[in-house]
Amino acid sequence: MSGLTIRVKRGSRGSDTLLEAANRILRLLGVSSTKRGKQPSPKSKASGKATSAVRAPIATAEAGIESPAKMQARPAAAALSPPPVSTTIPNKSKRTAQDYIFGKVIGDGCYSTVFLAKDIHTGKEYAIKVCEKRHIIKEKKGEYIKREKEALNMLSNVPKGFVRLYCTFQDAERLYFVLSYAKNGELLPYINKVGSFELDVAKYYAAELVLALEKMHSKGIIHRDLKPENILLDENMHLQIADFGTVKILDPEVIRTIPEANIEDNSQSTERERRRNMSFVGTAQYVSPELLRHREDTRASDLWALGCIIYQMISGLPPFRGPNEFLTFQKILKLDYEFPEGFPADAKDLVEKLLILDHTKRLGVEDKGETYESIRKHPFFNGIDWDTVLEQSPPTINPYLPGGSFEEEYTVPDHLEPGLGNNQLVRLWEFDLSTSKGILSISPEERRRRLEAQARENKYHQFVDGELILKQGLVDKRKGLFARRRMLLLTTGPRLFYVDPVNMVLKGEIPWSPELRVEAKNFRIFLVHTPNRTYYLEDPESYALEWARVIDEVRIGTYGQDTT
Ligand SMILES: Nc1ncnc2c1ncn2[C@@H]1O[C@H](COP(=O)(O)OP(=O)(O)OP(=O)(O)O)[C@@H](O)[C@H]1O
Repeated sequence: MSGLTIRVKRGSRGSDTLLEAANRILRLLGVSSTKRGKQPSPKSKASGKATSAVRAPIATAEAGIESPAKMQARPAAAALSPPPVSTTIPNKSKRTAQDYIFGKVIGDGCYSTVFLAKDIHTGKEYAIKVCEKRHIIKEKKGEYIKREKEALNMLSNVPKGFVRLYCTFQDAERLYFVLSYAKNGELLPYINKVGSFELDVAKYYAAELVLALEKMHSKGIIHRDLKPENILLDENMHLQIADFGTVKILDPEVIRTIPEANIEDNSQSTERERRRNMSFVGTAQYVSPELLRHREDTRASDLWALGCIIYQMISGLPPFRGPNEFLTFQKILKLDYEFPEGFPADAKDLVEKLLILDHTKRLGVEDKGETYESIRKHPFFNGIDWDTVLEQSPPTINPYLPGGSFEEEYTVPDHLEPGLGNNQLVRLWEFDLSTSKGILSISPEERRRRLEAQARENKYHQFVDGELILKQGLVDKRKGLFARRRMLLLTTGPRLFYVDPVNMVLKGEIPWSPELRVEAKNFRIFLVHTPNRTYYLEDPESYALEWARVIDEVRIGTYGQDTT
């Protein structure tokens, strides 16, 4: 049975509760029940049988539209075939799932699946967040959904900085949020891809984030779950904040004038509600100490998250990282974090002023107007024109390389002959790597002989799935500003393994594909570009050129000469 099917037992208490709760959600959302089409209500379908599966298809195949569940199983291209032409544009408030063609899944959350969808009347693309009512009821997330809708409505007239809610509707089983489609997805993969952002890039996105926070906070909205996964990028690479499921909405005056107070929501909450509100919100690595300690809702929690995100954009990793949530929380409460070498001074100063345990002392909290003047004026933002930043084209995302510009030229100094060195632990296993032919034309007997020798003599043989190692050497593998020493192993696969040489543990593999490219930046640094990530490697013995040459030869030997 599909996960999107509700089982309703006639006359059972459980089903009554389910239906009542579904109606509660309906009321919560303030969406009138649209009984368009032939969709049966759960009750009518359920009657007559002791147990019946009620399936409410959101649209019919005849109409050229399918349910999200079905579409999920199909390739996106097929799902997004040209929409049927319709001459009438229906009343926006009466929209149903049948007004959209559902395509690929573009995101998954705790209580929703987000689909790319096309409006069949206009051909415009949207992101439709689909929440299963049964799941929301079970997880008691009705209040979250209500607040998400409320916050998105409050922000719908803000032209930039947020995903925009166009409309909501529902059917028997699901709730639908029709949102603007942030074509370039989440910010996180961009940070992971390049390791860390060049300073101008980090500064630009931090400025866009500050502007968005100003808008949100001036309306009394505290996000409480800001993180690079909830910051999306539109088709022009401008930032859009998403996922308002954990927001707190307060009186805008209160939020501004008494930031240090333990602000209570002005709605009359019952004890049960209050206890439910006490449950942890947010994501471990970005949650503020006051939310952890006292569940205090202040805009300063979003400023704490801003500090964490700026730190992460520049260094590559969030400041508080533990092996589990509990230890991460401990680090947050003790303000236990440090800056890696190369973290620029102005950025460090700003992060230190945002990551302050006492939220009343955080930079920006004293600002009473609608703008965070003290943050805007911080030297980190020198050069940012706050009036035009949203109109500018965002800078291209390049990695931050401390101590040298990304475009730094390299030239071969006379005294340094790039090549092999014993002290670098480089061994080429007798291959002629001056031509790729040497690697590929090896006979089966020869391969066996060399593999046997490798198994006997090379302690890294255990990590390479029985493949022949072509080249190995110690490198510093960087993620942003954090470096770890690894033994890099290039095999005939071709594959690129990396091993922790101290604990002798295989740490991972750089995925090979025809798209893999290697680029030496200078004698020490070489980058391995893969579709999802650029691996930043530093050879302490300055044989980066050699690595680049060998990897490239293996690539050409395997996939052929680059014709692009
Ligand atoms: N408007 C949008 N455009 C593009 N992608 C989106 C959009 N909205 C959501 N997504 C994608 O779907 C994912 C899940 O969405 P969202 O965070 O709103 O769901 P959720 O159920 O509230 O998740 P969470 O578990 O974080 O609470 C996002 O992280 C993002 O990758």
